[in-house]
Amino acid sequence: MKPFTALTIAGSDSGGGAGIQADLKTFEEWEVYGMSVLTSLTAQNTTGVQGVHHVPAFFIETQLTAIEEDLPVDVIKTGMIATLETAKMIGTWIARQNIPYVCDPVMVSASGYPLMEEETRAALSEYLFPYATVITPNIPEAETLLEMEISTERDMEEAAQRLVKEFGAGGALVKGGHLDGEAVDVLYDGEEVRMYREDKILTENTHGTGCTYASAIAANLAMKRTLSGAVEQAKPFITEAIRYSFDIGSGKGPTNHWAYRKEREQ
Ligand SMILES: Nc1ncnc2c1ncn2[C@@H]1O[C@H](COP(=O)(O)OP(=O)(O)O)[C@@H](O)[C@H]1O
Ligand SMILES: Cc1ncc(COP(=O)(O)O)c(N)n1
Repeated sequence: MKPFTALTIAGSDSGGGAGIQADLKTFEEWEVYGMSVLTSLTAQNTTGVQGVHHVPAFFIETQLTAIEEDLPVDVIKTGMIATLETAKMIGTWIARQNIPYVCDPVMVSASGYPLMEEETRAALSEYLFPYATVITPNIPEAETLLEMEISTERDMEEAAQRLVKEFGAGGALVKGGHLDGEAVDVLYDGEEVRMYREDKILTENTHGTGCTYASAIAANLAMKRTLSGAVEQAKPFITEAIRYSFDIGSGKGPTNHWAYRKEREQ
């Protein structure tokens, strides 16, 4: 049997809620075979990030080559990419692959710790976005990328369109978890604007939501769904993962990757 496969290129979260750990757990839930290339190690738990150790660019490349020489990859997802050198090298590698690519432009952890160097932010549009099927910024990330304020759904719509038109990404999904009211995300796929709307769940346990959501979209692209079809599948997945999130640790607890499957099995 040959499974669908997904490769995440991201940082490790020792606490298991975000980063590579969230990505692999999510791929598993969608029955997509997961592979991982580590960009940085973080010493992290639900209260915050205690330290970061970057993997040297040459060794990230060694990991990518190991995969490229042996294993089939149906989709790529990137998360934490801290340094300019790494962003450039990864972008060059992704450009050669010619497969669907989900770029989550992780800048700052939910606890406020910077996960990307300042100079890397400005380079994302040059080195990574042009190869992305979709980029998935949250509101503060979209505001930084576009230097605009986003406070309404209309602003999100404008931001999604600008991200595609100005940065050359195939699509942009602006995530509205940071706005008051419902949990609304806006997708522009280069042709149409679509809204994905769910109730906002009252919880502090949202550690790793962005990583989990982007990985669920990637898994569905691996299964050959369209971009809008993939987001349609991933949105209820992330909502249930937040609804049944784990109340562990004394900070922001992690999302529950198996909640959506359990719900469907009933
Ligand atoms: N409390 C919540 N209840 C329901 N959905 C949420 C909640 N917080 C975030 N989401 C959803 O989770 C996903 C991740 O969103 P967001 O929090 O904006 O990104 P990030 O985790 O990257 O900061 C989006 O689909 C968003 O709408
Ligand atoms: C290694 C790593 N990658 C990504 C995130 C972002 O996740 P969150 O926004 O939930 O803090 C994180 N905290 N750590």
